[in-house]
Amino acid sequence: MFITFEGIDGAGKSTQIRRLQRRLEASGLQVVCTREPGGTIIGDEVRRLLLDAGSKTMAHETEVLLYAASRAQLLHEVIRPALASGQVVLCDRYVDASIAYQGAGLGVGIDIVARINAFATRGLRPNCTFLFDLPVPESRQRVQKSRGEVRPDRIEQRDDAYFHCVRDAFLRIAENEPERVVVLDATQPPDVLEQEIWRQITKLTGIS
Ligand SMILES: Nc1ncnc2c1ncn2[C@@H]1O[C@H](COP(=O)(O)OP(=O)(O)OP(=O)(O)O)[C@@H](O)[C@H]1O
Ligand SMILES: Cc1cn([C@H]2C[C@H](O)[C@@H](COP(=O)(O)O)O2)c(=O)[nH]c1=O
Repeated sequence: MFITFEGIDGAGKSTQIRRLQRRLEASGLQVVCTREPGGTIIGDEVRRLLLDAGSKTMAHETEVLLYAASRAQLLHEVIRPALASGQVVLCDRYVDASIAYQGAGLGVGIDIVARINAFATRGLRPNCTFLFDLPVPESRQRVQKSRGEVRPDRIEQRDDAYFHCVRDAFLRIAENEPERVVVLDATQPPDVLEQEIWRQITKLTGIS
């Protein structure tokens, strides 16, 4: 079982991943939680390059390829081995993020980003994706609150129009793949979201 969590920054993905991990483990399942970009030594190096506010001159093509490279390494070292040994994988962001942030947000193009990622992932797709849908102003407030004094990373520095475009792209993915993507209203309280996610997971897996 490979489950991914998507949405614009600060939408509440990590909070719910932690909660779902606890519930799944309490049901006797082995769970691996990971995130993108990162999750491996190589991926963490790539993450630093991608998010460093100083990497201002990064070409859009480079950005697409670096996210895909981190993803390929994560699949190789973490995700595929975990799935092969029967563990549940919970991943904070995956291919949909590249489609939304780079394909749509940067205007690189959905088809080319999808093709690059089909290569990077060898076509591995999640069984289920939770899309945390949050309006951009709420996202900004949450990110600012959780960052405190730390200055925004290279992606967070982009303007509101960019994040509106990313949010819309996520919603279009969900519209096109309703059998995979569950859209959650991320303005709801954490306990409500946890219940909804658990309801979906029990439906999908048959565990109770
Ligand atoms: N349902 C919620 N309602 C209000 N605040 C929330 C909710 N879920 C999480 N938060 C708060 O919003 C902030 C961001 O949450 P979290 O780190 O879980 O989001 P994220 O989607 O993983 O963020 P990022 O994309 O930046 O990694 C945190 O301060 C968290 O406490
Ligand atoms: C996987 C992926 C991520 N991004 C962006 C989304 C966020 O702004 C950062 C990751 O930071 P987080 O705190 O771990 O959420 O990277 C992206 O633009 N494209 C991607 O494929």
